Amino acid sequence: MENRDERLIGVVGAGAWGAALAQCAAQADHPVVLWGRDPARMAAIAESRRHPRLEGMRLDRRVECVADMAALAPAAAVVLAVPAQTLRPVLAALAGVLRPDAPAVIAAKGIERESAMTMPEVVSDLDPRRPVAVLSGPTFAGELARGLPAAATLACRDIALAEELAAVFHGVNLRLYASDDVTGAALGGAVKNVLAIAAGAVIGAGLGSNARAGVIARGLAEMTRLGEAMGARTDTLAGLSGLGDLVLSCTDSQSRNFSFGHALARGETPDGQLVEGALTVGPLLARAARHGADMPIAEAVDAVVNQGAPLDRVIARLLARPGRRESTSG
Ligand SMILES: NC(=O)c1ccc[n+]([C@@H]2O[C@H](COP(=O)([O-])OP(=O)(O)OC[C@H]3O[C@@H](n4cnc5c(N)ncnc54)[C@H](O)[C@@H]3O)[C@@H](O)[C@H]2O)c1
Ligand SMILES: O=P(O)(O)OC[C@H](O)CO
Repeated sequence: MENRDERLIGVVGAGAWGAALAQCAAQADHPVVLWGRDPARMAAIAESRRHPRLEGMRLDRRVECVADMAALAPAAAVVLAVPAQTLRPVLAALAGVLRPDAPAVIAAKGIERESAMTMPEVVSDLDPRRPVAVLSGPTFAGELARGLPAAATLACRDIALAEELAAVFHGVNLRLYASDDVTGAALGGAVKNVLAIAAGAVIGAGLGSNARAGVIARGLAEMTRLGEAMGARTDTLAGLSGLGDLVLSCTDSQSRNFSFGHALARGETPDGQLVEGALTVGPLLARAARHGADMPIAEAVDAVVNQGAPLDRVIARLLARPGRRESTSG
């Protein structure tokens, strides 16, 4: 961060995404403190310079692995890369530790279960004066960690700060686009996870590529309808953090949300990995109801995931919806 005294970046959450982003910042020549809650695991990563979920990545020597939150105190900016439902308690535990002026760069994708808040709303609810940014886009951590190219959005209401933060992670294989649409960037990542479950279910049930393309296009209409009601911009939702991530997650079995939907449709037991869409679909629908936004595909996901409705009946109900003109508003 060129305009600040220090270049130290804190990363909270040492899962696949936290470690991959720590690596990006280090490769852009920033010293990084990577915090994880498990001391033995952090010691093992520090010693081996390997991350169990990022095959082929040798962790940059500029990344310091810690299990003590106090090490995050001097960081000029802090990335929040824990699962969405744990963001509030983790940030609460950091109260009094972080510099008050250190921007929170949210890398988690979801809507909070209890409050139906987006991730930036959760941060502002807890810590109203902290600058908030969102880093989101079509980025599988494993690909990024292997040095493959990717592009994503870095959104902050203060566009100059968005540009400054984008430069922290911008490197040889990650290209970040600055935006001032925090709501749009946060919402796209949360909604795409729900829609990826639907796409996985469609493919798992053998319904074909036409049906999946329908889910992607009408899913984007749902995302846009809610986004507009919440003040997001349509160009954000049609960009990297919206459509870009939606396409990625609906078309590739590297997506845990897609794989979860696929397994459900085939009657298989999901593999137990983090599935943000399954946790977000309930609060997403609560939020949509508050804004008067119709989200039939998200409702179908909720019916299957949370209410045990049979997939074939849910799909039949979706297809039987009355005909309408093609637009995002209906
Ligand atoms: N993996 C990706 O490709 C990717 C890409 C973009 C965004 N994301 C988002 O990043 C977030 C994290 O995903 P991930 O892939 O790193 O998951 P992960 O399962 O690899 O890691 C999650 C980490 O969070 C830690 N954690 C869980 N609960 C915690 C708590 N209460 N306190 C502290 N730490 C806790 C776990 O120990 C684990 O290390 C998710 O919201 C996900 O949607 C992931
Ligand atoms: O594995 P998923 O479905 O959580 O997706 C990971 C990232 O969000 C893709 O951009």
